[in-house]
Amino acid sequence: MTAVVIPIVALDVSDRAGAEAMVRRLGDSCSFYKVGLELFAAEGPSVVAWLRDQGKEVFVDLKLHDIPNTVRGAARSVARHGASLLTVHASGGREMIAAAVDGANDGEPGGGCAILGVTILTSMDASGVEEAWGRSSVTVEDEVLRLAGLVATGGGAGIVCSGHEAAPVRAAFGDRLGLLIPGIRLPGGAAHDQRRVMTPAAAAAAGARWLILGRAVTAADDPAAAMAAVHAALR
Ligand SMILES: O=C(O)c1cc(=O)[nH]c(=O)n1[C@@H]1O[C@H](COP(=O)(O)O)[C@@H](O)[C@H]1O
Repeated sequence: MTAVVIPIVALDVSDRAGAEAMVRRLGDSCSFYKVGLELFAAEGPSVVAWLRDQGKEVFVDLKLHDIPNTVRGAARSVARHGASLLTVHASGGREMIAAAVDGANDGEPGGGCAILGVTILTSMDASGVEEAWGRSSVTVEDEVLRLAGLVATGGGAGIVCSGHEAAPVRAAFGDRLGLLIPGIRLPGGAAHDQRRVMTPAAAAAAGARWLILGRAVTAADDPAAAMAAVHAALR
């Protein structure tokens, strides 16, 4: 039997009205939402407060990457807004990850904001990694494992990676790192701009703790029905 996997719907919309409409459509079928760069840049922390008022958990996906002092302060601020999860780029380094963890623990309420390190974006394949990072001699899996090691030693709670790297990361790190898997598609769904995609059931079997549901749910004709299909696949 697979462990409990938590689906998180990405509110990749341009304003609060769009976010509220999606939350209303999904009702009780979703209790955890992601506020990413687009919505946070448009509405700021008020949208996080609104989601908390609706009784929802919130993942603030800002993918921070700056000097440790700046990231510490940003993580502290995000934690104070009541986020449960926050991302930083693992490539910012161990010291930066540790600063994010430190800042998130200073926050109120509860200090309950976990730091996740983004490894290799699911929109990249091996040739994209080679072009951007200049590392032709390693595989995506090797890079993900190396960056996961930085997150673990920096005290992060988990990593973001594609479902394709989930099993090797689980084998190397066990329960030490929780795995958040984006690039999720229902069987037969369009990949869009993603390169490394997986179905909910396969990602769960590979060891995911959280799944990010973006367009597979939010762009569906019936988002609630798509969400029901996700829940069915995870049962
Ligand atoms: O950190 C993320 O959430 C993330 C990391 C990653 O490597 N790839 C990735 O797609 N995401 C996010 O996951 C969501 C994917 O959206 P869809 O492609 O519509 O499922 C977006 O909100 C992305 O920002």
